[in-house]
Amino acid sequence: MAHLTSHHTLPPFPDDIETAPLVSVSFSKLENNDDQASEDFFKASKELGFFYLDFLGSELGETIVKEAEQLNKVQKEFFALPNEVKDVYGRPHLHPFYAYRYTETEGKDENGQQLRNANYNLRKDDILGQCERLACHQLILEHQELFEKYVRHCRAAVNVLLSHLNKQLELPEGTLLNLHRIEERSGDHVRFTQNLPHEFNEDRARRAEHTDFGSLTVLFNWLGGLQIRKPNTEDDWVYVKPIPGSCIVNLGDAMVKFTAGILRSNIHRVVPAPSTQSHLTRNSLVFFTRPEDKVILKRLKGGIIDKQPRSNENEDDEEEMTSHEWIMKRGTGQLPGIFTSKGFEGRTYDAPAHIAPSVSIPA
Ligand SMILES: O=C(O)CCC(=O)C(=O)O
Ligand SMILES: [Fe+2]
Repeated sequence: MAHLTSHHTLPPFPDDIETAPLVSVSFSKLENNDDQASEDFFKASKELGFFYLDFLGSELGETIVKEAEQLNKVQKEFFALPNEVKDVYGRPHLHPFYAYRYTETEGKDENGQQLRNANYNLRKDDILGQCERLACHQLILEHQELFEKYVRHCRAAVNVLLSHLNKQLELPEGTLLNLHRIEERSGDHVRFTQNLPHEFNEDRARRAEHTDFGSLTVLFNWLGGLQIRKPNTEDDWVYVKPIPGSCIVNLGDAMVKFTAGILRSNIHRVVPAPSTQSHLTRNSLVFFTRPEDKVILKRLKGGIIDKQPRSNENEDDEEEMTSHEWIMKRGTGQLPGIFTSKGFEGRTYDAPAHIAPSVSIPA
C-alpha cells in the first residue's frame, strides 16, 4: 500500500516508553454526525483537552494529511535558507508575533552558520489576502496555492469540530462558528517549527511548558518530542506518539474561558525526541485557530455553561480582553505563565531579555 505520510522513512517511535492516553476520534464519523464519535470527542475535550483526529477515510481529512506532508517539505527548505535571509522576516522588525523567531543553539552548520531552533508564524489573513500582507520569502509565495488550500481545509475541519462542541454544550445554533468566521480578522496562523537534536535539559523543558492561547490547534508532527502533563499531577510528563494519518488536536485558553472551565486546555511542551529518534532534527506543522480579533474572551451565555459555578463573585467585573489583546500579550511574553481553568498557575516564567526572540516563548 502506498504511504500517505512520510513517518515510515524515520526511525520508529520507541515502544518501551509510556505514552499519553489520547483517544482517537474519527473525523469521517464526525462529518457524518455519528453520535458516539461526537460524545467521545466531547469527553476528550473535557478530560484531557488533547486527542488524535483520525483523518483516514475522509476526503477532506486525507487531503489535509497530504498537504501537511507538502508543507513539511516547504518548511525544511525554508529553515535551510541562510540565517541572514530568514532574518529579513524576523521579529521584532517584521511583526512582534507573526514572524520568524529563533534561539541560537550550540554549534555551526557546514557553512559556518550558527545553528538555530526556530519557528515561523504565517497569518491566515496574509495567506487569504484579507489584510496588507507582511513581507515573506519568495518560497512562501511560490507555494501560495498550497498555503491557501491548507488554511481553508484546516478551517473546514475545525468548523466540524466547533459544530459538535456547540451541540454538546447545548449552545444556541451557530454560537461557536459565529465567533470564528474565516473571513474576519483573527489570530489564526500556520506555524513552521524546527528544533535541532539536543540533550534533555530540565530548565529548557520547563521554559517550554505552555497552553495554547486560542480555540483549537491542529498539529502534525513526525517525531516524538511533544509531551503533555498528565491531568492532576504536578510534574508527570508523557510523550505523545505521532500517528500517521492522524493529527493531534488540542484545545486552547479561549475554549476554557468561553465554557467557564468545562473544556480543558492542557499543559504541554516540546522536548527532545525520545531514544530511537533523538539524533534527528524535529519539525512540526501547526495550524492555530483563534477567535476573531474583536471577540471578548469571557464565558458564553447559554446551554450547560450557564450551570457552571462562578469561579469567584467578581467574575463579571474582571477586566475584559479581546482575543487580539490576549494573543499579543501572551505571544510577546507580557502575560507570562501557564493559564488553566483556575486562572494563571503558580509557577510562572519570565523570559530573560537576552532570549527575547526565543522559541521557548510559547504558542
Ligand atoms: O511541536 C509540537 O509537537 C507541538 C508544538 C506546540 O505545542 C506549539 O507550537 O504550540
Ligand atoms: Fe502548543
